Amino acid sequence: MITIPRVKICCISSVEEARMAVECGAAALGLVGHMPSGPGVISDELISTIVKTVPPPVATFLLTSETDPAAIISHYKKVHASVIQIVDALAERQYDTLRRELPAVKLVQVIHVTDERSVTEAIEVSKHVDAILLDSGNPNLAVKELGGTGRTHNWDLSRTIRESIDIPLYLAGGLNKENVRQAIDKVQPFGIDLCSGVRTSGKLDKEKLQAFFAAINS
Ligand SMILES: O=C(O)c1ccccc1N[C@@H]1O[C@H](COP(=O)(O)O)[C@@H](O)[C@H]1O
Repeated sequence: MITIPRVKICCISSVEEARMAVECGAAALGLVGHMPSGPGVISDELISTIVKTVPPPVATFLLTSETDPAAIISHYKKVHASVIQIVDALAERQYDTLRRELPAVKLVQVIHVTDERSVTEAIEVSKHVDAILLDSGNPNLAVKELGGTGRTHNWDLSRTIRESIDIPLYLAGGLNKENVRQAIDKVQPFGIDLCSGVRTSGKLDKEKLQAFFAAINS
């Protein structure tokens, strides 16, 4: 039997969007800090304001593009979300520093799934964090793509990663009401995460949100 995954709605850009996502069934909200590219970026001030309005037990994920532990800690201290989602590779895999300085904060590392090397990377990184999130960015571009691409990736590799690690796995990248059922059947993730698939002209769309939750629960 396949368990229905938790849903994280990302790119939340206002208190109203946060409320709408929670009312529709989101277990977690994504709040996108400064990024080199992507549609969901908001200010740290607004992230902090939104975080304060989110009721327990809904998780608030701060998406950070910082790669140095001190910069990640400094970013976190401006917003106090419940989870840090690191969307680029952490410098020298210094997770111990983050654990020591922020012992109560959960860490989620994004792996951008490109080829077999992503499997090796995910297995190694999974020893240090609380969850892995698979996305479809390209950190090797001159202007890095670190998420929010609206593209899917190779779900066979995602399935292999899910079977190879012992911690929860979130699947992201181009999910929408048309493909989410297939994605769940294929990867069987702990959680799913999306941004563009529930938006119209950049705004969270209640009808798309409801249709998305209906597709998951069908
Ligand atoms: O949305 C952004 O602006 C963004 C920028 C940089 C890193 C991550 C970003 N968003 C995350 O990307 C995934 C996938 O988005 P999509 O569903 O493919 O549009 C999304 O869940 C956010 O976590």
